[in-house]
Amino acid sequence: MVILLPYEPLSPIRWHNGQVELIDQTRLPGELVVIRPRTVEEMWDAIKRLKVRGAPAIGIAAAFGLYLAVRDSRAASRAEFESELKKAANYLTTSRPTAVNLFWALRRVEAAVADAPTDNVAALKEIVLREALTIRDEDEATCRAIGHNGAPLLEELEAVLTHCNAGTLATARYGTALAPVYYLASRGKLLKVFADETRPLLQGARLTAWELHQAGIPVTLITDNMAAAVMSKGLVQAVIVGADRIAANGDVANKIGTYGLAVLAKEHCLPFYVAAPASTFDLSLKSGEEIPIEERDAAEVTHFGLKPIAPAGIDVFNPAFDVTPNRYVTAIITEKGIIRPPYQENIPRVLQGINFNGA
Ligand SMILES: CSC[C@H]1O[C@H](OP(=O)(O)O)[C@H](O)[C@@H]1O
Repeated sequence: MVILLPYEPLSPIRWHNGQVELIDQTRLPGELVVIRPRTVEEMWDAIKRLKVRGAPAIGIAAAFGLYLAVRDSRAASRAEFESELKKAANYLTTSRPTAVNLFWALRRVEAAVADAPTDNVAALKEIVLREALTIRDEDEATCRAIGHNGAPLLEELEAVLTHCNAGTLATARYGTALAPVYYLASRGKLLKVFADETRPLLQGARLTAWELHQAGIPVTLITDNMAAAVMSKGLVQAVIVGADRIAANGDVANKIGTYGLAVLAKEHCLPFYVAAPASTFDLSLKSGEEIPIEERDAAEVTHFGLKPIAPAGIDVFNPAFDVTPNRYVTAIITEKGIIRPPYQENIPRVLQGINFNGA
């Protein structure tokens, strides 16, 4: 039975009975499987293989990964402990390069340890865990705020188009791009969502369609090449997506295919909204040209699971993200409010007081 809100969207990551629990998103939509990484290596693998995915969720997972790395540490001093922590952080940064939340979360945990008024290693271990839990809980509140702030932009609309999964599964809970959708639904306004399947890993088909259907929110699945037709037929009145890294000028890195959607939205005079927490902004980068774009295994493109859908040995280009220039972005919805152009000056104004360094 599909349950209408006030349905509490599920959380893909939690700390329970002394263990971190993840929904293994590679098993959805067919199976809801919970995994419990026990080592930093298992957490690295979970991030790399998108068992946990989505910029905020990746940051939260990395923070818990640091705790898994040091929980059994036998360090004899603060210096030795911090060295082990740094080694684990460096290792986790090699999992996926684009979502800046991962780097931000790691720096936050390291800073919490550096600022701790104790050299007791047992106490420092506890501080690592406490910071990971805080990062997770803060993200849930952040997503709620994004939902509240974004709702007025969508409440008069009938339907929106979204890409990939920037829903509850990509965060601690509620999502970013889908947070306003959940917010409106909990107040009786059921916005229709058209979800791009999002080749090659199908986060839209497997995850967005699944989580919205579970919540009783009307969702229509389309293939990526249907987006233009959906817009030209007036089936949607806006596009809303998440982000993995936003540069100081408002250029946005997000799942591959986002840039094309933004161009289509402009062509059809539709607003193109990006929803993201402050932890997704990287003001050290002047523009999106500097954002590292993850390239993934060719098999993700040439195969559906184990079934080949392309000739063996064919050349493949498989960037997991692209960059949407700021001129295509109507507004950026954050937990601190709506950011509109000119982004260079309005990002620091709206996000004033935020510590972007994670430290
Ligand atoms: C709320 S961030 C979601 C963001 O992350 C996704 O990428 P991936 O599934 O590879 O982790 C996609 O870019 C989403 O927009």
